[in-house]
Amino acid sequence: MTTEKHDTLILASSSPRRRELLQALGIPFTVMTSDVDETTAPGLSPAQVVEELSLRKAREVAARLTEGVVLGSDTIVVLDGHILGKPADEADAFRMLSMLQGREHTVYSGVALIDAASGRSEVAHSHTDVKIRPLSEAEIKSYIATKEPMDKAGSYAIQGIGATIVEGITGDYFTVVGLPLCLTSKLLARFGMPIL
Ligand SMILES: Cc1cn([C@H]2C[C@H](O)[C@@H](COP(=O)(O)OP(=O)(O)OP(=O)(O)O)O2)c(=O)[nH]c1=O
Repeated sequence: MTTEKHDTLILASSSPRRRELLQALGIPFTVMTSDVDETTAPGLSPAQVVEELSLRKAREVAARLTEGVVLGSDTIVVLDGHILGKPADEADAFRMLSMLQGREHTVYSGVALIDAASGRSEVAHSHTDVKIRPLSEAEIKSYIATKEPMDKAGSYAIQGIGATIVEGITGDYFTVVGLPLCLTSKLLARFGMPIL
């Protein structure tokens, strides 16, 4: 009888979206929440920001483990070079949606994997352009009243009611929702966990 050793995958995230997306790949994993400071040094590019924060989240969880592969991820919305994270409150959500309406912006998502035993890490990112249709003040307020925007980067959720304000995207849909699945599968394969 041969014994196979299976690596354990750990998702370092409190995001229910990331959990659902990773479940779609059909591989077993456990969830451990990371609690990191999400401020970054000024002057970093959006790609550098999501890669650094993805690594930070994965590292924080990996430091508590002796084995397993830890996955961290981060998503930001970028408009005119300005980074929009999750809204602080409803006024902040209103400010963000007023900026985004009628325009195209770019969503960046990073993915980092760390092997807790060896410390080996890899990080990458992807980005997708999203066009939001013009919105009246009343429509923005009505959307905020649904509460959906409150824990989402840029204050909208393309996978929810926010689908009704997205005119179109160029790039990977899953990058917008919060976990680029194609990119994630490529990284997992490099850590001995191929999906296909
Ligand atoms: C733009 C957009 C973002 N989002 C979400 C994905 C992320 O959960 C969130 C961005 O915040 P993040 O800081 O990337 O993630 P999080 O705080 O929710 O979870 P954790 O750090 O524990 O992994 O915005 C959507 O769900 N739909 C969208 O259309």
